[in-house]
Amino acid sequence: MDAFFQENRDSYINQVAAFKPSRDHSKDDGGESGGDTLIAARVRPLLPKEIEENEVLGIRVRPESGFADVHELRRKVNGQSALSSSSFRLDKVYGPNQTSKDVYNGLVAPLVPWAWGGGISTLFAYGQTGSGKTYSVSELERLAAAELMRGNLEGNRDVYICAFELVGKEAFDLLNDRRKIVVMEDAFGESQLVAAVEEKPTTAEELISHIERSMSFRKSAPTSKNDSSSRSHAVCRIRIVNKDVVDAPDGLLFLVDLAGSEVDRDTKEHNKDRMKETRDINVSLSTLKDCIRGRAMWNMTDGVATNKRAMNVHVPFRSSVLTKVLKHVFDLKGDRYCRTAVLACVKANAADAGPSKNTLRYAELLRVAVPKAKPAPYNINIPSTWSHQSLTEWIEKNSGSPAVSSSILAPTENGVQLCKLPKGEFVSRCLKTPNISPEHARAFYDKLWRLHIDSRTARSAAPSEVSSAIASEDEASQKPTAPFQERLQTGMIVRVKRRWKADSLQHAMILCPEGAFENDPETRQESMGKKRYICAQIFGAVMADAYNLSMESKKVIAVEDMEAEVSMEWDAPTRYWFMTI
Ligand SMILES: Nc1ncnc2c1ncn2[C@@H]1O[C@H](COP(=O)(O)OP(=O)(O)OP(=O)(O)O)[C@@H](O)[C@H]1O
Repeated sequence: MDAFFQENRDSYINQVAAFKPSRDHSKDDGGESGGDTLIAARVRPLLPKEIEENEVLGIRVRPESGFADVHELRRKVNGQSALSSSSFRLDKVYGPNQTSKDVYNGLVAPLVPWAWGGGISTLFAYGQTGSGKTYSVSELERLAAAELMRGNLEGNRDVYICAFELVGKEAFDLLNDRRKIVVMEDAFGESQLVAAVEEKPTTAEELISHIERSMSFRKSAPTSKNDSSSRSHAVCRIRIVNKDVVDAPDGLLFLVDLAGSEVDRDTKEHNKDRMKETRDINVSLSTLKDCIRGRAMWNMTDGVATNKRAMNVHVPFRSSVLTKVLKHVFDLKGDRYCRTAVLACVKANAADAGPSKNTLRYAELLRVAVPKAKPAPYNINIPSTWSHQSLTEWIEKNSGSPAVSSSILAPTENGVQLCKLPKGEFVSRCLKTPNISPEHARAFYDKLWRLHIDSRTARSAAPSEVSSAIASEDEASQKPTAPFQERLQTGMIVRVKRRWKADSLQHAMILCPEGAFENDPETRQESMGKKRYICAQIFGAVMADAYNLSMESKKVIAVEDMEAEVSMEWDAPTRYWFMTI
């Protein structure tokens, strides 16, 4: 704790206690996010060592409204102290007094039956090093394992587990002495973990013991924040095979403990390798952000590019090994719906308020609020427009003879919800109607899906220029482009051959051709023909992986000194630039 904080400690505590969120802010909740993607934060308690060091609480949560308030102590120009508070709205927030069981019940419990039914469920935990990711994930993994094996979930299933960690571009098997494994895409476009060991536990104890064994193999190196910090992303994949419906796709439950994100001041003592490692981690977290947001928007628009939100969907899952491994979760071409939960872990202490703000800001960016649009009008050919009532009628008329019982297949669901149901779960529900054979149930599933896909394709095809703007990575990378030197224009960011200063980045934004401000038209024409541009410097911002534009630092750069276009995008909420990977 610095001297300034020490001097103003009591005043800080009193101001935090007296903090009242502004009326406007408490109203501005950004709407609810989609039910398929839930974003939560967990504030861990102060540890005994932190209490001993007189640390104070700097984050408070308001669980009823989903807000976390972060309070920083600022020094005003006149030397006096002032409280600077920032509020972040998430789907759920858990305070220091809440247990892992609370987090499990609110965030993870719905993921388990979804994967059991044949769906894809993923939990990500991320945050600053030492913020409680590993602590939370390991407890949530145990609770999920117990639920999976308890025998309460319906149907016959085999459960398999594999666990691996990703360090930079390499993957290591955590159930096989950290032997190297290779992540490859097979001929069907599925991500395969070549040479990974998969265990087949039959009891909760066995499953938990595999999870614990895998954790003991995590690569760790000391950081200034946490002595046993994890420097890798750890992925535990539980695969659930449906023995009742043989051709049903396997359910998948991914539990991902992401490597700690570190801010600049934590990386001062790193050597070159550690700096690279940190950079790789930050890049993969940035890619993950784009993928989670893209997928959530896609789910919300049901994969149809009929509005502006869908136009901006970009899921660059091939840009990092982590998202490549999780291809099932992110690939827009896949036809399986996913449920995703993200747990942003933060420390409660005032000294770490800055990094905690970054973590919560990242979490807020992942939330995709449901648009307050009017529901689409009913159309008999578009299942996603069907209410529960119209769905019930459609099932009764279209499920063949004997008819599938609509109250068993879709007791509460509407059209959108039934289309999202994993195949295994759909078929299992159909089989509960007497005299329905597996072939009958499968044919009925295919009938609904054909209608759903046809309606999606028809709607996407209508506004063709809009749907083509949806960028699955494959399509984006196939676009023919002229050399960047022929496409130079204001606002383009380029990598230049020479650094601005010895320690700065090599990126600059093109502002205008040199001579654009000449009054004399002839002189202007002449100098603009020289292919030299006034450019502004781009420099690294405080937030990991974010960049700023410096209009104070400009210079003229010739085209031949520019190496390549750099794709960056402006992020309005944080007011920073981020690399588009
Ligand atoms: N909710 C909690 N209650 C009590 N102690 C906690 C809680 N969360 C974390 N801790 C403790 O805080 C310390 C750091 O937690 P943990 O190792 O899980 O951090 P981490 O975010 O995984 O760090 P890294 O990224 O560096 O691995 C550990 O001693 C852990 O036991």
